[in-house]
Amino acid sequence: MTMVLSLQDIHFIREDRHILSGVNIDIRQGEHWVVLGRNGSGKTTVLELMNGYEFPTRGRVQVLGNTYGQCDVREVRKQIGYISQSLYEKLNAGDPVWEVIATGEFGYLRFYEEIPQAAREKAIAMLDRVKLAHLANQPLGTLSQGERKKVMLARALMTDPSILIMDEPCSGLDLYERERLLENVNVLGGQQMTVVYVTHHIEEIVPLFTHVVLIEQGRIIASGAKREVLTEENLAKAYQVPIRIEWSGERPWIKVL
Ligand SMILES: Nc1ncnc2c1ncn2[C@@H]1O[C@H](COP(=O)(O)OP(=O)(O)OP(=O)(O)O)[C@@H](O)[C@H]1O
Repeated sequence: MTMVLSLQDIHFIREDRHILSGVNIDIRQGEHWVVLGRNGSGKTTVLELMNGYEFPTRGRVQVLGNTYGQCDVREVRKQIGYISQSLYEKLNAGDPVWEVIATGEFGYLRFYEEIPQAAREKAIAMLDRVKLAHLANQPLGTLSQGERKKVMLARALMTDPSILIMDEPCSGLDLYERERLLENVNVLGGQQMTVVYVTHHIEEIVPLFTHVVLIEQGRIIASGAKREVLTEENLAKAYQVPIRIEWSGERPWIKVL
């Protein structure tokens, strides 16, 4: 099977802190991965490395056959849709929503030149797809959490990416909006897009997901097929609380004992 994304023996050290140690993750075509772990375990750092916003102290990151450090990261990023608070914070809160979405087409964080008319029209069409056309001219920073999530999804889909990386996309969503977003993720993943998903909520691991990696203090403690990783033993170890899992179809539900 074709390799889509590969982190090889990654060490990430900042200010004398070993934030990731010896992390290996191989994601192949047809697989969809969830990254789990407690606050501060290193999940967002893993995603930032996948997007080339951070570079490892040691180790190698390969995305769609490109090795970071030996390729134009911005070109690779056009093939990755990224939804995260950390990316949101890199965007300009004062820019109108349509413009923020249009930047997704070019892998920019903001425009310093005139925006091509075609990109403008496409951005507005994407906004219409997530049913937020009425917000086109509103500044990004004024959106509600739910609107922000949908705008980030619209931005991520501008390039029709091969990979969709999502960092806690359901945080702040009500139950209805959460289930709708998860439905969208299920559909997008079914259409040849490889999904990588970070969450704190195990019930968000919808049937689409095939694999899970469990991180604790920057080290992988379990990785592989979903049912093999999501065991009561592994989760109790990662979260330090006794847990019962009940599977409903291919979706796990958690009870803390
Ligand atoms: N550039 C950096 N310099 C210093 N420390 C950093 C840097 N980037 C991340 N860290 C630290 O690394 C640790 C892991 O951060 P990360 O955001 O990856 O965790 P996380 O698992 O996503 O956490 P959460 O679930 O709370 O979002 C944190 O303690 C964070 O403070």
